[in-house]
Amino acid sequence: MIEVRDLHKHFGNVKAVDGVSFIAHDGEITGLLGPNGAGKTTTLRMLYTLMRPDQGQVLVDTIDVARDAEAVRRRLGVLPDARGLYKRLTARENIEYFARLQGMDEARIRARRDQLIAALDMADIANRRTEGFSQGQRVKTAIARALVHDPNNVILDEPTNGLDVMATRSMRRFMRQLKEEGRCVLFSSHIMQEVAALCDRIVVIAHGRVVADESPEALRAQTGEANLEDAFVKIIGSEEGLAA
Ligand SMILES: Nc1ncnc2c1ncn2[C@@H]1O[C@H](COP(=O)(O)OP(=O)(O)OP(=O)(O)O)[C@@H](O)[C@H]1O
Repeated sequence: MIEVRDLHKHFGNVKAVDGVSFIAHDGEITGLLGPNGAGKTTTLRMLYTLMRPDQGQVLVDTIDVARDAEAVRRRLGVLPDARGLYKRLTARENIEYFARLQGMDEARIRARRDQLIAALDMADIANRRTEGFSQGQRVKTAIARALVHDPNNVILDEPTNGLDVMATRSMRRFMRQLKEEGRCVLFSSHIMQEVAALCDRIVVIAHGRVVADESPEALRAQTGEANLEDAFVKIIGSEEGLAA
């Protein structure tokens, strides 16, 4: 479970995150939806300990990030916005390297690596150097690497960005599988169809603030709009920066 309480972060005069609070539960997919520049990536960076908030608290499985960032990192699998693979290493080696950094023993590394390569359908690319990988191949490798230590909480920054229709569908299937396994799945998107298709809970962010935090059904009911897309536009107050 990931709990965010009154997070703030500014860059100069820009209030990127301006009092964000929400809870992402285990066994659910929570979507952070907002237009470009809304503060999604900045929020996620503070959650996965890359950036320190100006104010506010983040708890992962009730552990305070400010108190024990190491323990939090062990419980998190992160697909960052910059996928950052080692291009001289093969996909398999990228996964193994991260597993070793997590302190896993060799038998467990092998088992988990093979499990993820199968689950993400990446047997055909596993032994290729990641240099020259397509967008989809890079995302798969980065996700396998992020999940190698079997974390309870999974944070994905725009996981389907740049993926084609087939790769997007397989990513959604994989995210549902993570949910079925009881994990807490939190992802960001500016694509309404994506959150509508996947989420148990939608946290809508605009101008660094949470403007709605509901199930897709409640969001429709609250805005009186049968169509989720119309509901989003109504909540955000403009269509700017949102993709259908
Ligand atoms: N390192 C930084 N330095 C200066 N400004 C920043 C920095 N990071 C983010 N910002 C600003 O903070 C605001 C929120 O940015 P953020 O990347 O969190 O938005 P986002 O919701 O993830 O947008 P997108 O959908 O375009 O990725 C923007 O105005 C952005 O320009």
